[in-house]
Amino acid sequence: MAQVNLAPPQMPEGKKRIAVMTSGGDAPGMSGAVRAVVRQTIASGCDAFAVYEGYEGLVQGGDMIKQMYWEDVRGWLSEGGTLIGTARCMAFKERPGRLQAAKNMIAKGIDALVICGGDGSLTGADKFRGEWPSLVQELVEKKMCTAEEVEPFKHLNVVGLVGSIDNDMSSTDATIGCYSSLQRICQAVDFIDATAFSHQRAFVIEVMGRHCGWLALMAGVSCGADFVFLPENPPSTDWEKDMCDIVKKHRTLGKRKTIVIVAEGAHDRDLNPIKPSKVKDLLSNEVGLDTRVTTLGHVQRGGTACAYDRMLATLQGVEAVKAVLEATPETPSPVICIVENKIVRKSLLDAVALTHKVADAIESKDFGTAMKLRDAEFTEYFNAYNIMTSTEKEEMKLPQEKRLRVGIIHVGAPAGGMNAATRAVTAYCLTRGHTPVAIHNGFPGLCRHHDDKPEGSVREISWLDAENWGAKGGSEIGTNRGLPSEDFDTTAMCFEKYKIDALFVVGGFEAFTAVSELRKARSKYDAFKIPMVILPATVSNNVPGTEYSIGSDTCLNALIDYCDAIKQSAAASRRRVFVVETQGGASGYVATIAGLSIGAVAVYTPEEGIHLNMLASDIKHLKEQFAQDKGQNRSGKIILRNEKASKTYTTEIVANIIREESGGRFDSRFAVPGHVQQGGVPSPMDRVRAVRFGVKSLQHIETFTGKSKDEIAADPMSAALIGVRGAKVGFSSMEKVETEETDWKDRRPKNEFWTDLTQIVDTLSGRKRVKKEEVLI
Ligand SMILES: Nc1ncnc2c1ncn2[C@@H]1O[C@H](COP(=O)(O)OP(=O)(O)OP(=O)(O)O)[C@@H](O)[C@H]1O
Ligand SMILES: O=P(O)(O)OC[C@H]1O[C@](O)(CO)[C@@H](O)[C@@H]1O
Ligand SMILES: [Mg+2]
Repeated sequence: MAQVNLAPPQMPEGKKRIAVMTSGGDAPGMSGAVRAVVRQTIASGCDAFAVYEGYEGLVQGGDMIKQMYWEDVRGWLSEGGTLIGTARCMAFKERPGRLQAAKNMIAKGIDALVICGGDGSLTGADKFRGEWPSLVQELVEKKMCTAEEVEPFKHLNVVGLVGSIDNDMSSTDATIGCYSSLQRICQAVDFIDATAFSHQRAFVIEVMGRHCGWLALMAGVSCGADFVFLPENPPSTDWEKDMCDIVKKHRTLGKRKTIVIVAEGAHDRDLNPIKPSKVKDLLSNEVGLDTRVTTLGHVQRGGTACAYDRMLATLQGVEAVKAVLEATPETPSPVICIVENKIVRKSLLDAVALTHKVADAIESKDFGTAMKLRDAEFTEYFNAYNIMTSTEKEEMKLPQEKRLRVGIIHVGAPAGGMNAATRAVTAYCLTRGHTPVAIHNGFPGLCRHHDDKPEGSVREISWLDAENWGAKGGSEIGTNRGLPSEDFDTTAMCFEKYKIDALFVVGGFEAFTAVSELRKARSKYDAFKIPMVILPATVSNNVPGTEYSIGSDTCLNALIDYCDAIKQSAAASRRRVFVVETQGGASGYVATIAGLSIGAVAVYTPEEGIHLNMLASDIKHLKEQFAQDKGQNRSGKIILRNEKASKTYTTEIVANIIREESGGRFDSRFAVPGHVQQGGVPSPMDRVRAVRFGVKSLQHIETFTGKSKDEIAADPMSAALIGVRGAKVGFSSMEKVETEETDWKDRRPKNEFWTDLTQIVDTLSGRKRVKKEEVLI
């Protein structure tokens, strides 16, 4: 998903010896990061090492620092926790421990260290780096090393990878592991939801995160919690009454269950801890609810990494090695971050300092600063969450003349997060005094069934209708691929008849086409001179103007679960290759990112196509790999083939060719997950982004209130698309995207941001890419 700098690694001088370690609480994705660092290091011609058991291993040295080979990390992407171990090491916090660590590193000839850990680990790394020259000097002074021995190690090359479930490091939007943990939490809360609903109970759920409220807030947003307690922004001084009022209001609106999420580090504005037991007592005694407390605990750290964490770990691991190879003695130590969709290097020193400032701000009760110092995304989510739980607060409503009837329509195939977006927009509309109007079953539903009795396809949505849609897959209001051009006249008539003042469209390439058609038809139909926003939602992630469509993350998760199961089968059968067919239309995005996330041998995309030389080369590569591991290796092999990668070389044919050409040395099967890729329950990432983008879309629509139809039509931003581009989330004018950025024939963006990532899949699987012209057979 993310962009990464792909310049080939430079080997400045000699062969580097790069060590990787994991530290602090384990986090899903850490093993994937180790795999990426080890393989990228070896692929760059350097030696890779792993430091076992975090800083403990560095302090103890000896066998705790081991050289790693290509095969050692096979299959690690699909493993939870960290396979090289982690620890919280007291000795490293003291200078003598760090001195010993420096000696051990020098003894092993390690000249660069990649540390994957949380704020504590990276604080330690930063301290170690800062002290390095004096540590080296002390080693010589104390005769622990000779001057000659330390000579090549004058500069310590440290790179940080942020791995922690807490997402508590400033400068990066996401830490490796936080979305997996969020997935565990949301799954648990969804389960609790069912029992809470059944008994009409309240549940107080405590989630991890130490002094950071990211997990609590995101769980609140994606699970539609009634109240959340965060350390960065404690509730008002009168929070007991506020919380009870909100819960009562939601009950009055008809809600049968109550979910309150408490971050483990939550406190009030005087820093007195807010404990779940206290919240429970309030809900029981003041609101009269049958209330239970659930502390999720370490289950939040368990399990395999979600797709996003695998991708993040892989891309960041690769980038870390590049940073090592490009570093000069003057280069400040970097930490590898992600900002929206872009992998970036930032200063480790600054990131650590900024992170400590958050803690300081909280400690000095300067909560405004604490919120500001978390990334921009955090505040946006917090605001979106607040708006959605403020229904019926008079002060939040717009004046009568600014209130709109907002049509909400789903177009195209279902995608995870469509319902979450609709729920968010409904709640937003109701808070602001707008009327959310669902247009059921897309444009054909509108034209054919608007007048049905007793209920037509145009229906106002109540808060309660949408309240539990957040966690639902598919499309509650129904989606359809039909376009407005099938019946412009009736579409325009309906917009007028049902007084649609603005349109919020959720869907993929068809939705994009639909908005394009409506925009172009404005010259003929006044009814279409209304603000329209499309929120891209498709498993294929092929909508121009954005690098991310909601639903694509759900799809990737469904696909990696499927591939993990297939891989297990392939591994158990030994010597077997599976060719798995992915969806994605004419875009190879899904295949490529899934390939990165499962460690595919190869990925076949429509952008590149399939040719005989490619197959021959890949079969040769497979033969070599199987010959090397002599059938001992338990990791299965997968090739991902996008459904439109080639008309001739179908998935089954590719599998058959591999089997035929293997000379009996290995076997091959094919598998087609098909619509399983639309996923069941939407992923938390799709859910939270649906909320954030949905709320932003409505705020964009509101900027047009008071404008005449012609003024609206004349403004290119009145038909807009919300999307992610590199490090930014924002709106693009449809006109511009349609005309400049769209490959209409292949229904994808002209420039796809991810195409270079196929190189990383190849590098990490050891595959050689051959050109069509390169004749092998
Ligand atoms: N100020 C420091 N100086 C030196 N080393 C430190 C410092 N802070 C932490 N460390 C080292 O990093 C280790 C891990 O730190 P910590 O327990 O805070 O976890 P973390 O990296 O923040 O991860 P998480 O919070 O996700 O568990 C510590 O046990 C210690 O060895
Ligand atoms: O696993 P331990 O050492 O009990 O630590 C628990 C802490 O670690 C984390 O899971 C990760 O930092 C925190 O959310 C939690 O406070
Ligand atoms: Mg920490």
